[in-house]
Amino acid sequence: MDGMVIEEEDDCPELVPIVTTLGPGEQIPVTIISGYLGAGKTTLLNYILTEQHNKRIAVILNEFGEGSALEKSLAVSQAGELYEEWLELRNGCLCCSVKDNGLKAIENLMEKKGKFDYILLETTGLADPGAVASMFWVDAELGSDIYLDGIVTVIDAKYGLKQLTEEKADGLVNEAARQIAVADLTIINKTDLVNEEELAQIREAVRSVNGLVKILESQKSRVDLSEVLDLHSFDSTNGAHLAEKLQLVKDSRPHLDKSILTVTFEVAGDLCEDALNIYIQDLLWEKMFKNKEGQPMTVIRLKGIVSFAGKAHQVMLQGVHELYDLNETPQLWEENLRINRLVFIGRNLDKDILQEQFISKVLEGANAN
Ligand SMILES: Nc1nc2c(ncn2[C@@H]2O[C@H](COP(=O)(O)OP(=O)(O)OP(=O)(O)O)[C@@H](O)[C@H]2O)c(=O)[nH]1
Ligand SMILES: [Zn+2]
Repeated sequence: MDGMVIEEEDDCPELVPIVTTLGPGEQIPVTIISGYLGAGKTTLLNYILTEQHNKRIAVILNEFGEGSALEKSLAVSQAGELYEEWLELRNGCLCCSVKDNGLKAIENLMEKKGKFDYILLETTGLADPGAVASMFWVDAELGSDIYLDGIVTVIDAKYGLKQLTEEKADGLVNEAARQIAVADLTIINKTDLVNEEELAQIREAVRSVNGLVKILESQKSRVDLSEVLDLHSFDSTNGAHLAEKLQLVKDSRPHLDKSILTVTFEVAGDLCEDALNIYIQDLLWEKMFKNKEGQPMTVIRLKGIVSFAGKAHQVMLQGVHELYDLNETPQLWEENLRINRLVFIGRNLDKDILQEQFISKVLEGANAN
């Protein structure tokens, strides 16, 4: 790779056999790999790249936050070689800059080097993966070549609990908790460094933050790749799967003080679509919902299956930060069994208030009297 300046981590991703090729019009999944400093993200990337998987994988090593240069390169490893595209960063903030030209860079690269089957994006340890996720999500709607498959968060079994409970001086949610809150999958890594009791503690802490997330455990980030790739976490064709999953979610016990929690409820009946939009916007955008202490509720992740009057199909609700989406799924409601299920992950959430508002404002016929 003479002549190429590439920012690389100590261990470069390795060769991946080229086996499959994409047909035209097929979208390429992006998995975001997040996790606190040193948790094992790069180890996971390298593991994925060297495992046998018949995929042509591009890796974006994202060190955008660092340095002051206005231009940064996007390092992409593909088939054992590293390529780079130059990005013009206006303010050094990944989510703002990449939104405009990161996807463009990926698309340019694919034009030049041929399509990839899969993209892995490693965020820096302090990044908010939700912000990165939202940029792929928005662009998917604009007919991008790329779609967000899932957010995977690697957790350090030994230091994860400490990182999770660290309070930030400004009262903001700490990054480690945020990374778990938005995740579709978490991997508790470095289990060799803890005993069974410590492992149970971190498992419980993760579960208390995110009641929906799948939890794997690993050493050296070695996990079954079929549990990590192709999750289709945001895919409405996966509605049946989500509906099943939501039924199993429980409210989390307030485990970590002032931390992020999961709350869930179900309400039978049909909803008014406009009223649901207002409810969600009041919650996510206007921050109008307050808990009993008067603190505004902050939702980091939102999922649900809802029933709209007159629609035979189930509708999937997805939210990450301030973005949300309602999409019809192929799944049909059973007669008289229309049950709306919602899961909220965030801070200062009060289940009773959320549910009361939902019943009084969103349920069909609620406003009639
Ligand atoms: N004991 C132990 N060490 C591990 C394990 N997995 C990874 N490591 C080590 O932990 C260190 C950090 O791993 P990385 O994969 O670089 O972590 P990272 O999340 O990419 O780190 P940053 O990019 O710096 O935030 C490395 O020295 C790894 O070899 C494990 O399961 N057990
Ligand atoms: Zn790394």
